[in-house]
Amino acid sequence: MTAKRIVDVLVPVALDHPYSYGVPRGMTVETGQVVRVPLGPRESTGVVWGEGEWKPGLHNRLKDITDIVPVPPLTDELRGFVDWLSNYTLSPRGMVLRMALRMNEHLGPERERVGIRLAGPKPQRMTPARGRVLRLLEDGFVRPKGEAAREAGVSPSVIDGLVDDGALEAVALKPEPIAETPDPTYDVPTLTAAQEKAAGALREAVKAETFAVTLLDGVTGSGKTDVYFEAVAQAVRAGRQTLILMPEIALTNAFLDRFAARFGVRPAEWHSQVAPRRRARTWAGIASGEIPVVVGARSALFLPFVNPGLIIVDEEHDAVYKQEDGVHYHARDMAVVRARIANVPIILSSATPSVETEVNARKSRYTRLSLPERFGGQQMPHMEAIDLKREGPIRGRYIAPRLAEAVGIAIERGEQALLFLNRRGYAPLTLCRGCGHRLQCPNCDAWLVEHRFRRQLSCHHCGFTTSPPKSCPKCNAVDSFVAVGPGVERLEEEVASLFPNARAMVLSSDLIVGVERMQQEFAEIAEGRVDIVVGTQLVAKGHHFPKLNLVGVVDADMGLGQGDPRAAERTFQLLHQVAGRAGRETGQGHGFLQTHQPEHPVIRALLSGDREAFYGSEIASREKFGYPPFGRLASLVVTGADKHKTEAHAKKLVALAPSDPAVRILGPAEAPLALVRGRHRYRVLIKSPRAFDLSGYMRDWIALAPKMTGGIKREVDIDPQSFL
Ligand SMILES: Nc1ncnc2c1ncn2[C@@H]1O[C@H](COP(=O)(O)OP(=O)(O)OP(=O)(O)O)[C@@H](O)[C@H]1O
Ligand SMILES: [Zn+2]
Repeated sequence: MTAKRIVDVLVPVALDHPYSYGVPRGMTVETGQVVRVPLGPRESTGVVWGEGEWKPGLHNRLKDITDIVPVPPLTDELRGFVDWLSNYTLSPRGMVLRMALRMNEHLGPERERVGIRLAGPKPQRMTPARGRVLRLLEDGFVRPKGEAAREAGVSPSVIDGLVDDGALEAVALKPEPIAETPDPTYDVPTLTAAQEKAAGALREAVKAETFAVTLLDGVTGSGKTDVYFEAVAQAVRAGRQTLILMPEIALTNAFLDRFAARFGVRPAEWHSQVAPRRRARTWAGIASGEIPVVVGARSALFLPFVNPGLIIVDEEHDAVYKQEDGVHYHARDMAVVRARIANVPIILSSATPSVETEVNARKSRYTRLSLPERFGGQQMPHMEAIDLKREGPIRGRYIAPRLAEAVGIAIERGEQALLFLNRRGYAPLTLCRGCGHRLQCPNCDAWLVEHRFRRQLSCHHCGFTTSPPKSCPKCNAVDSFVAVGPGVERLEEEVASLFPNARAMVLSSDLIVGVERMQQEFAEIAEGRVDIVVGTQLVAKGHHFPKLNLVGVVDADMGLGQGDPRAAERTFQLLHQVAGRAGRETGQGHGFLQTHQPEHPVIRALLSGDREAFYGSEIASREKFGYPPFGRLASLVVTGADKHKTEAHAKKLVALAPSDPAVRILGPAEAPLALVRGRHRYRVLIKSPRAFDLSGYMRDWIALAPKMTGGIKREVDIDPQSFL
């Protein structure tokens, strides 16, 4: 009797190593096969990661694979990517695999859809509702039952009644396809000469079918999307799959429409808001190669493409691409890694590239394609500073007279204005007029933010909420609280008093229930049904609002100078993007920056539109201090409920660090956010030269680390983006 075949199966739990399982006789599995296996008391989905080895004693414990999940096996390329990412980020391999198996348990036969059509004679009993249904179906076409009910304005039971009476007949409908094949010739735009040049280079990159990174570097409103669509068209023609990563799912709806206008059909979507069953079908459709183009959030990076041909990262500089919990990874960087493993071209698109990408382009590691002008000859917005030290608003107000005047002129002309403030809620701080007591989160080192609209005070770090107290908990004074500083809700109040006749809309993620509502609000702005938009960064990115010509940044200093090595870059990118919403279609755009420090290099670069000045000085300072991309960074955060034990653990950890002259260890130090959700936080920052295996070093270190007792936790973050 031949020995039973043993395979290694990786399961999506916090483990690095696969488990051995037996293959029941008569079952054939290949590497990459998705299978069901017993795991402790449960059953789990897993993936065959390789051939297993028989070890003495194993057969006693060896369990068999229960079943094969009927989807195509994961390719070597995807498994290689999972291995690489786990190794680089020091995340358990099983947890990385979990991101590639996000179809979960929802694979299975399609739910049947019922269609109806006209069948027999009119029923004996007629009602107005029945009449509406029959008139709707007079054309003889089949319609999905739910849709017909909605269109006729009747309940589904009316339709059931008509089927029972023989006036209609029910037919089984095929499931709606997740995505049809885009037609590259559907509506080909006439590109400008500069656009055509860039598009041509991208087409060639796709035709070459090898790994290459291109930076599509175009000013806001230059038509980067139309240009990279030409690369998508080429991939579609070649029968290969395209992945488009976007930072914000709120943006995707407008994007999907735009895609449909170019290619005749919408692409598949992938993000957390897609319903489970649809996600499963999308996953399967990508694994089988039926789905040619998918647009998604960072999690789409782990989809099982069989025939990948192109990856695009839109707004590649966006900080949202960094995942900060669970597996810490940067989706843009990892997209480049996946493109390399898959040997396909990748396009990074931005008007304000990340410093890393900019350096790679300057060093010719990436090819740069420039679109220096806006489409349609539109000028870049004219930028002005409002020096809050000299011409600020009166106390308790936040819109300076000159900005208010500009807003007034804009709406008189029938144009729109956007007031940007990256702060949710009404006021960031509430204090007692009597004793100066500040309302603080009980779990975090943070003030409670007043949300007047919801009548709540809430903590933006842990989600703690409470209703506003009647009296001060410290001095018992009644009605003594004052709101300090502005949030978007307070700004809207000021807008309403300054412009009582204008139609204002405040857009902030916490005020919007659901993506659909948000998309509706964006559409209303685009259609010009709003005069003044007050918004957080939700409105800063990627939108095209034809009537918006004025952008006022209420607090341009907000992100600057908090000792965060990325503060300058982030502020530059965000404010440049916000200002880039102005003057995109007709007229001249204007941007106003309210600031206390008009001489700050970031503010100066924004005012003069001198991007090179910004990159020049930022790159020089990164080089000088050995910050990325000239050096590597990792961070270790130790958290625990007891402050002293947490600190002691962090100190012990640092004492155990392997000594290496290439590595500098800074800390432990109390984190800027010293307490979150009742846990004290200590930070260690690790710096190394660029040509150094910092992941390997961290792995060796962690192997020596003391046991985590007493609820202590530690997190390793390679290439950290946040230093709070
Ligand atoms: N060749 C073209 N023909 C017709 N319309 C175009 C063309 N190129 C760009 N446009 C239009 O110009 C507008 C701006 O283009 P797009 O949104 O792609 O700019 P962008 O470079 O992505 O800007 P941002 O970085 O600000 O998001 C869009 O409405 C787009 O449809
Ligand atoms: Zn809190």
